[in-house]
Amino acid sequence: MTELIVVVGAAVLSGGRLLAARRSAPVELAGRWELPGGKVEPGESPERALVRELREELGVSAEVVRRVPGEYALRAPYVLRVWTVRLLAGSSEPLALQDHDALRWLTADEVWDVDWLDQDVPAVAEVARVVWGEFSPPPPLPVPVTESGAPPPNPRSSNAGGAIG
Ligand SMILES: Nc1nc2c([nH]c(=O)n2[C@H]2C[C@H](O)[C@@H](COP(=O)(O)OP(=O)(O)OP(=O)(O)O)O2)c(=O)[nH]1
Repeated sequence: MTELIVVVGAAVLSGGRLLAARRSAPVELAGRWELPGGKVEPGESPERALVRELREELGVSAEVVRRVPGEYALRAPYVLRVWTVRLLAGSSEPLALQDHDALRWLTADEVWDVDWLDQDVPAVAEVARVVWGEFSPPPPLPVPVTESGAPPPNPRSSNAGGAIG
């Protein structure tokens, strides 16, 4: 049996808003939004991995607050575990330095305005529940159009405007 590899995801919170990051690579993930983070290295704790990844990817100094319940299956052998995180006093503002080409701070009302990676949707729903104290399900996916064969527009694709980095 293959060992699971933990990918740590950060629900970075500031002023009641959640930071979303748009991936720039690899090509199959580029343009979709995720929680910043990455793979835990051998011998590293998940919390240290989170702080390291946030420094590398966003240039921020951060501290882990608490684990968000759940473990979310990614492409095998990876699983995503999520923690809430806050920026330390004196930290730089996040910048899309590595792996991302845009960042957005999302309010509770805006959380489904970005096109999250499919596998992140349940994790983000849990973050929304934990952070904003409400169940905030994503909008339903459209029924596929069969007549013309044209793919329907994705209601979660609304990346225009408000992006930083
Ligand atoms: N960081 C992060 N990765 C995610 C999320 N959802 C998701 O499917 N992934 C995938 C993308 C990648 O295949 C894998 C994490 O890889 P990564 O490229 O972010 O990790 P890393 O920074 O350690 O990268 P590397 O050293 O292997 O280049 O998990 C998410 O919300 N955050």
